[in-house]
Amino acid sequence: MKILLEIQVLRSPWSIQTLYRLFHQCRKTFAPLNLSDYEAIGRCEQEVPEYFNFAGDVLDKWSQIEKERKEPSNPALWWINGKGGERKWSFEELGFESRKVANVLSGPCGLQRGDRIIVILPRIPEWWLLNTACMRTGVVFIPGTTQLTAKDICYRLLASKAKCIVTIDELAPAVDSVASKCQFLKTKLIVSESRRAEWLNFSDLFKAASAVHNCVKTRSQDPMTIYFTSGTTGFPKMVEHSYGSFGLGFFICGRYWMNLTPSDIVWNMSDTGWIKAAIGNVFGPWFQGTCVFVHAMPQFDPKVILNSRICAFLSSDISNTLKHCLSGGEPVNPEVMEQWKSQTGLNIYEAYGQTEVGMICGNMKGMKIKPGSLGKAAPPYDVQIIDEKGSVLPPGKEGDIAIKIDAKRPFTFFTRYVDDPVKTASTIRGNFYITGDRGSMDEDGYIWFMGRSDDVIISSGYRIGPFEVESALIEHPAVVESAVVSSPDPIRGEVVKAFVVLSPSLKTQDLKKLACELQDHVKKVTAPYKYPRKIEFVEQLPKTITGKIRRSELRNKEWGQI
Ligand SMILES: Nc1ncnc2c1ncn2[C@@H]1O[C@H](COP(=O)(O)OP(=O)(O)OP(=O)(O)O)[C@@H](O)[C@H]1O
Repeated sequence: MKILLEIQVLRSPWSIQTLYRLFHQCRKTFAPLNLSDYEAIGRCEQEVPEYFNFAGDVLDKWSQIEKERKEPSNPALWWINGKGGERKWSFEELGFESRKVANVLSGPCGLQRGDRIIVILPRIPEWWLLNTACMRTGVVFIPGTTQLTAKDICYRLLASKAKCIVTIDELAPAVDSVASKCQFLKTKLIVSESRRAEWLNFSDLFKAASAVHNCVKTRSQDPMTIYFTSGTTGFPKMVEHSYGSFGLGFFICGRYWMNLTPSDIVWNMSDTGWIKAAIGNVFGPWFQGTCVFVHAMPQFDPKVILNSRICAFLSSDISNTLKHCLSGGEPVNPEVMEQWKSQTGLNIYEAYGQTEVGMICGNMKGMKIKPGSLGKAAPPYDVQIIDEKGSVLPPGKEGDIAIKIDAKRPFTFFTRYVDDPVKTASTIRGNFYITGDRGSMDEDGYIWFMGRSDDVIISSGYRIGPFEVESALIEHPAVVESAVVSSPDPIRGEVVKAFVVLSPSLKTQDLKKLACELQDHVKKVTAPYKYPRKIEFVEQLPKTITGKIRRSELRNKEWGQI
């Protein structure tokens, strides 16, 4: 079964008294940070400032607060490698080191404000230093996952016109194999103990660099970062975000969805290449002065997580350690939610969002959770369900999940799809931004996900969302996971087909009998017209490198469109 939990907030090891003292101290020290202003901006109740830079305006303020505090603070970054290696950075140390890296970028790497850099690094501290150094220099940060192949890297280098790439030993040969085709690439920087021909060495340059650097003054609309989407439905798109949309845009998320304070420790398990790393590893926690815990595990491994030093350090019992659990990016089936709750005693606070617009809706701390729903619209968004003409649909009606745009785009929106004005414009229908997902809203304002617009199945006139059928299937003990798509049918036009991964202990069963059993099971737990008329058992499902199921690939196969 796919583990959906991505971000956890862990209870601090400090005593209640210390937390209480810190809380009052922080209340006093919040003033210079203007947290209430940031909150008002985040809710679109106050104008976005003309100039904003997360490194200069937030990180450097926390560093100042740290200095003024008499008691030790939580570190800004706490990193372990799982092999006994451990390091902790205060906000001040982070500032010092990231200024050195800023000088590496603008010195030996020859990068100027507005230039683009691709950073393909695992969960190592250099990723955080480079991210911050880019803000300090105005260089546009483009992260990529270490699972990228030479072909993926080539696509990203060409599409982004990046002048510099940073990676590790394992990926350097892949970069070298495509570098000659990438005419914009000027500098290759390797994070490694050894030297490599034609590559600058990060540690050498870092040691030699000065720590004196003045953070550039950036306008809130200036481009700060480009994220490639997951590529679930086609080639990944280049989503450009600004200092305002990313830097300021995640305040509400960190405060109300992640429920963070300066005394918390957050552990975000998503890959450094995805927007969830920006939310959970940088902007969400650091806006609140929260410690980011990083375990450098190369791949998501639940056993490593449960045995991790942080769990052992804080408590031997995970259910006593965790305070708040979060998930986003893919739907959480009610069954998974129930199992998580029975093991940990905690709910999973799910959020729904996109690389383009960040968090669209979610379950904020304190809200009643309706398992299977995406929660309610997240400030500053007014989320509505609309029809094809752009009219708002009443509660319970299925339609397009959309965000209301009044006179101007919310500042939290992406600036554009780089080099694709047509695609950028295509996201707007009347007064709405179209997410490309289908769902409904109930009387209480909770939004229910049906599936991506392209994934909805229309069988004999019935509209069926894959999520509901998959949620029903996973309740059966034989099912580990499933993907539901449309399949051609001479009478009904299309029917529901489920690709099912079975639990290893049940693979030897009579599969025909099991298929009938699963069909009966779905008919019992959801409206019978949704049951999968076709079932195929498979060893695994096709997924993007973010772990999202590529239903489009299965659907195309069904319809002979490969
Ligand atoms: N909590 C959630 N429940 C269901 N689906 C979700 C949730 N969070 C995100 N998603 C899905 O992920 C999409 C956003 O993901 P992302 O920005 O990574 O790009 P992608 O749509 O997967 O990739 P591409 O646009 O390249 O096909 C949403 O539009 C939605 O379909």
